[in-house]
This record gives sequence, C-alpha cells and structure tokens, in this order.
Amino acid sequence: MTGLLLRGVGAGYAGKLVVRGVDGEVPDGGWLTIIGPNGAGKSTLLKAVAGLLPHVGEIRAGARPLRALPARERARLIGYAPQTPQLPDGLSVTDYVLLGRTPHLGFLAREGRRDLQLVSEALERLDLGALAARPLHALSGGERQRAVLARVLAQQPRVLLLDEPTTGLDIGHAQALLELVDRLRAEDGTTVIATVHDLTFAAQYADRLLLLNGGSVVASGTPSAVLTAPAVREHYAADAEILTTSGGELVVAPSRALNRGPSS
Ligand SMILES: Nc1ncnc2c1ncn2[C@@H]1O[C@H](COP(=O)(O)OP(=O)(O)OP(=O)(O)O)[C@@H](O)[C@H]1O
Repeated sequence: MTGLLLRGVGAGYAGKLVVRGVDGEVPDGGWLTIIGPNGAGKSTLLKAVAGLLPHVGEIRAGARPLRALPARERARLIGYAPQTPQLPDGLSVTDYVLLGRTPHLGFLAREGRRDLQLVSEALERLDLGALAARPLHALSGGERQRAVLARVLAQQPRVLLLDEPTTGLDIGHAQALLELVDRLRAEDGTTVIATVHDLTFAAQYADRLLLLNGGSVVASGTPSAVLTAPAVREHYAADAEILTTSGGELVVAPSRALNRGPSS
C-alpha cells in the first residue's frame, strides 16, 4: 500500500511557512492534482512530499511516515519531476535517463540488461527514441521536459510527483504524457500527485483536486465540485465558463464575453 496521507502539512523556506495546514489523502493508484494561482504554494507542497524540503505535520507513504524512510528507500518509492529541472551538462539522453535506475543499483554496481531495457522503454514511451544519443543541451525545451519524465519513469516509482509536467509540451505531447501517467496509475497502481495549470487537463485526469491559495487549501474534492465559475473568479481573478462536453468532460473556458459584461 503506497497511498499518501497528509495531515496538517506545512512547508516553507528559511523557517517561514508558505504552505500550512494541508490535509489530503491519495489512495493507492489515485491521482490528486494540486491547482491554484501563481505563488499559491503548489511546488512547495510537492517538494515537501518529495522530501526535498522539511515539513511540519505528517506525511505518510502507506503506513510509514516519510521522515522515517531512509533516503535510498524513499528514492525507490518516490519519483519527482521538478518544474525547472537542473540538467547535468554533457550527458546523452540515454545516460541521463539511466540515472533513474540509480536507487535500484547496488553499491558501485553497474547497470544490467534489465536497467537498459527499462531505459529504452521509457525513451520509447516518451517519443525520445530517435534522440537517445543526443546530448541533453541539444534538445528543445519540450524534449528536455520529456527526458526528465523518462528518467522518472525508468525509476519505476510507486509514487509519481509531477510538477507542471506539461509545461512546454505541445497539446499532442501533453495529452500523450497525461494518458501515459493515467495508464501507469490504472495498470501498475502508481499513485500520482501533480500540479497542473491547465484546468481542463487538471479536471480530465485527476480523481480529486486540491485548490491552494495563499498557502492554504481553499477547496478540495472532485473536479466538478472544485472547478466552479465562482471559484475560478475568486481564486484566479479570471472569468471563465465551466462547460461539459457531450462525453461528460469538464472544460474550463476563459471567457472575454463574461469579462465585458452584457452591455459591451
Ligand atoms: N526558494 C525559495 N525561497 C523563498 N521563497 C520561495 C522559494 N521558492 C518559492 N518561494 C515562495 O513561496 C511561495 C510559494 O511558491 P511556489 O513555488 O510553491 O508556488 P506555486 O504555486 O508553485 O507557483 P507557480 O504557479 O508560480 O509555479 C511564493 O510566495 C514564492 O515566492
């Protein structure tokens, strides 16, 4: 069981909390997306769950508090794709994705055939097969973003933390990536916490949304419960219509007409 439980979680920088009092639960194979305006604290919360920032309150992975997990075990359990990754210079895409296998290798052990196979599968899944030998610095922004996700997939984590995974991706690659994550969740029971700015994508792929504003949870629940026009207005200062497609999917459509009002 590798679902996640958050109780009264706070995190911040230099001793000052910028996120506080967050409660949430993601069951095994569940998908929670954190939404909220710029600066709300989404990345900070995700970094705390990744163990990259200290936290107050309690974060549990399965039955165990995150604090009690040795670093290596945590690295096998949790895969984290940051919003603005620092990529090492000089590595090829393949060598970089191979770094995802590090938590699984014995001390001073070299990668084996299975590791190389997982790397090659991750490259194919992210449409990077043709770029495998390229140096990282010679990739486009979206290709680099996909290389980061390929590294995390090669890690085979039970919990995936994705900070703005679709930033810089065209709509086709963004959709393919979210579908891939959804398959991992459905087939392998991978637990997912993501931050996503595109509210339509957020609604389409998560079971539950957590809306943060000013470092606190202001709404949580199913996408249709959280994403209402008044909530988008209040927390994003944006005018939008919440539409439902013929397939029953929710679409958040920014609306200039609403903004202008009936008289203009
Ligand atoms: N390293 C840091 N040191 C100090 N303050 C920081 C640091 N990183 C972020 N902050 C502050 O913490 C707050 C939350 O930032 P965070 O990056 O978590 O927001 P976010 O919701 O992910 O925003 P965005 O949508 O713009 O990515 C902001 O006020 C930000 O300025």
